[in-house]
Amino acid sequence: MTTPATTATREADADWLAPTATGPLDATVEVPGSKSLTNRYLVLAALASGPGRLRGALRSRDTELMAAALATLGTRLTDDARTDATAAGADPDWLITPAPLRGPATIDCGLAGTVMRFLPAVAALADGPIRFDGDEGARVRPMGPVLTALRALGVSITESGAVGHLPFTVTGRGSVRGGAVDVDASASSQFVSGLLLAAARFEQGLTVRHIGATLPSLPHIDMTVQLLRDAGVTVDDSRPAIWRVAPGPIAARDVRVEPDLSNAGPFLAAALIAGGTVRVPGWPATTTQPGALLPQILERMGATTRLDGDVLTVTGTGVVHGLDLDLHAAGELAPTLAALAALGDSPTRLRGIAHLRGHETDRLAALAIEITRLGGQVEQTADGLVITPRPLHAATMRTYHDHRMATAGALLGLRIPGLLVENVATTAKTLPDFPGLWRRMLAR
Ligand SMILES: O=C(O)C1=C[C@@H](OP(=O)(O)O)[C@@H](O)[C@H](O)C1
Ligand SMILES: C=C(OP(=O)(O)O)C(=O)O
Repeated sequence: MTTPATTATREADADWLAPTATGPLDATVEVPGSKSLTNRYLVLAALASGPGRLRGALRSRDTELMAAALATLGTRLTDDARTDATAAGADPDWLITPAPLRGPATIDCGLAGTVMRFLPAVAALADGPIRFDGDEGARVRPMGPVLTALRALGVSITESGAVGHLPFTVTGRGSVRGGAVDVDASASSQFVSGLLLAAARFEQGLTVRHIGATLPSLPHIDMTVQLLRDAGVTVDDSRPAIWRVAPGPIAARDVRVEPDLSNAGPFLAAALIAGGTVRVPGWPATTTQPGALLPQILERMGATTRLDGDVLTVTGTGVVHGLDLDLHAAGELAPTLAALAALGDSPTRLRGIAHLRGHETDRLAALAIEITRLGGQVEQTADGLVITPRPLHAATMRTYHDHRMATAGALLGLRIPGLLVENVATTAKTLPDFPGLWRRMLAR
């Protein structure tokens, strides 16, 4: 029998033995706050006209890196230890007090797309040089369109590594004139979001026009627009692929962060593989999170779903159906759905996700290589994957520092006894204590 102590050692130091499902699930999983919402709220709070409060924020590597970066630039961030949430065992509220942004400073982006793509425009508003760097894997994630757009707006940027990548230094002069700029966001919607988030603080505001062939993750751009409007900023998005942010103050706010619906994905998907029911409370009635697509996708894959008040219930039978799915709006769901598809009763085609080659790792290659190593059949296409279910066997699932590769491994392990997940701790990028949440979901 495994003691808690040996389990903890395994998670920290060695490959993690993914638990198999021994029967149908019956679990309620409290999913922590959304990474995308938390990091946008943090940026907007730092640029706001007064102190703000963030309730239910995600505390994970990506959001702690964002908070540390804003603190380095002069923003004051503290925990309110007196909140009711703390008394109930949840994280304390984050209190954010804006202050003039200043360098010199160094920002560690880790592997967080939101930090590396959202903060250069904020740094342009600061006074002094701000150096950006991150993990080795971050140095290959595309940054060029952000740097080109800021240079076109008159911001000084020095690159010290490969062109269009970390590391680089933004030297702000305390203000940005703004105006209009073209950006090719076909590799990441975050290029647009990063410009829009700071744009209200530019003297003339900003019009951003996307000029690439495809635009991934539009819900994440809608999320940026929605949060700006919620903070009193005027945004015109009435023309396709053009966003106009009017100059003006960003209101200080007291906000609650929705649960991370994409991170709910692996837990909900587990019900399809193991059979039984998984419930996620706090499911928003309306949201810009792309994870909102999960109920309809999981239904196509064989689940029944129900929303009672704010509790989403997903029930599966253990049989997973393949499907043909364009995921360009919700690419971050792809690793979860690919794991499900590998256990399906028919082939699956995922389309519209070429940009996943620039995520935490080249996710199309990583999924194809790792599922193939478990005995599956996966072909990469120009813009996605074709997954043909085959009998799978145990092996070590390599995760390439990608949190969603690790959670995909956990899903496959529900059916494959002996499957090991390399570096499960990488899930801390967006999900603190994923192994604990997973074990509790399986405990009957
Ligand atoms: O703006 C955001 O919070 C995000 C946008 C998306 O990025 P891409 O457009 O690069 O896929 C998404 O995949 C990422 O997880 C979070
Ligand atoms: C692509 C992702 O992250 P990032 O915000 O680092 O781009 C993700 O979480 O799936």
